[in-house]
Amino acid sequence: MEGQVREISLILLNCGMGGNGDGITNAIARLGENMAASRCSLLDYNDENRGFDLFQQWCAPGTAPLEADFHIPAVVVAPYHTRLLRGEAVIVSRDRTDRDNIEYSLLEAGGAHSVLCLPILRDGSLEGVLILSFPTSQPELQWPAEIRPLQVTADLIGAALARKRLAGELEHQASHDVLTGLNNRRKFEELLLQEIERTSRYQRPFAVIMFDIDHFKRINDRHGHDIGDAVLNELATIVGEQVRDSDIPARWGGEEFIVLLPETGTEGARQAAEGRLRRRIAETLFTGAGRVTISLGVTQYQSGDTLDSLVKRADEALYRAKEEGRDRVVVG
Ligand SMILES: Nc1nc2c(ncn2[C@@H]2O[C@H](COP(=O)(O)OP(=O)(O)OP(=O)(O)O)[C@@H](O)[C@H]2O)c(=O)[nH]1
Repeated sequence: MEGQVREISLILLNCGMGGNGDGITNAIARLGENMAASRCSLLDYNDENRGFDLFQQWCAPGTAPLEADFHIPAVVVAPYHTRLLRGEAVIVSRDRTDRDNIEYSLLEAGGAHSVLCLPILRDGSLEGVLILSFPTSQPELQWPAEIRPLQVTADLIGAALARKRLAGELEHQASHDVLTGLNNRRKFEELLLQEIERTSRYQRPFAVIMFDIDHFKRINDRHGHDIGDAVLNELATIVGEQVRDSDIPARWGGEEFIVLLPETGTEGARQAAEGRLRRRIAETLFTGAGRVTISLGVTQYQSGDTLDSLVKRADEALYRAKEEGRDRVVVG
């Protein structure tokens, strides 16, 4: 058991400060194998749906994995909540748990005969549970000789999970615009470069739409900066809803936005710009600002384009849309 703690510590330390998913997956696998479990699953508390969502799992050969959206409502764990909060491990077994008991679903969901639940605590609250499932009745583990190292292992996995979550939040902050939640320019450029590389290799078309709110300065001047911000935010939401899941919208800067449309040629992009963006925005009554229009420049990737040449062509088309009277789409 002591050896197991050392081994899993090393796996998690070697996976770096980001606590990447592979380190956690390996640690869970090793724990499951060492304990001769059929499954070892790590569940993460989700405040929004008041329960624990599956984060990672390891299954022994022949054991079917849990569905990716596997979820345990908090109420199922409620009978053990106090004990788990004290840092105690809990065993639920078919031998001792009545079908009427709510926690029986813990066994049913995992198709297990018994499960050992280890709490993952952070700042005094239950952040997650590590569940080892066994196909047979499990002899009582000896406290503290056997449970204690298991709990240390769960703590180590919990710390890696917290690091991973923090790294994810930092990555999100670095790549998204705070006001609109869209990709920021830095992230968009990274994705655009990837798309250029993919297109050069596979000769697949893609297009970009660059657009800008018309007379946005007037909106700020008339209604104030807060309403200006609200317009940007509402517009970003519409854009996010209107484009395809595979399209990538971003805030290019100020009141300028850009959308990357993979697998789309000029005509498809022009139609999307006209129907999904220009017309849809023109029909919207924005809170506090009323009607708002946008001007759009559309262009398709051409062989030999660089990021700069492509964006420049979209920007020039947008400029022409402004010159020609705004509230329109121009193809460049
Ligand atoms: N509220 C708000 N305003 C912003 C933000 N970023 C840029 N702006 C404003 O957007 C305005 C852009 O003005 P201009 O570049 O003159 O363009 P415009 O008024 O939209 O005119 P046209 O583009 O020619 O139709 C400026 O007043 C900026 O201060 C932001 O994050 N929030």
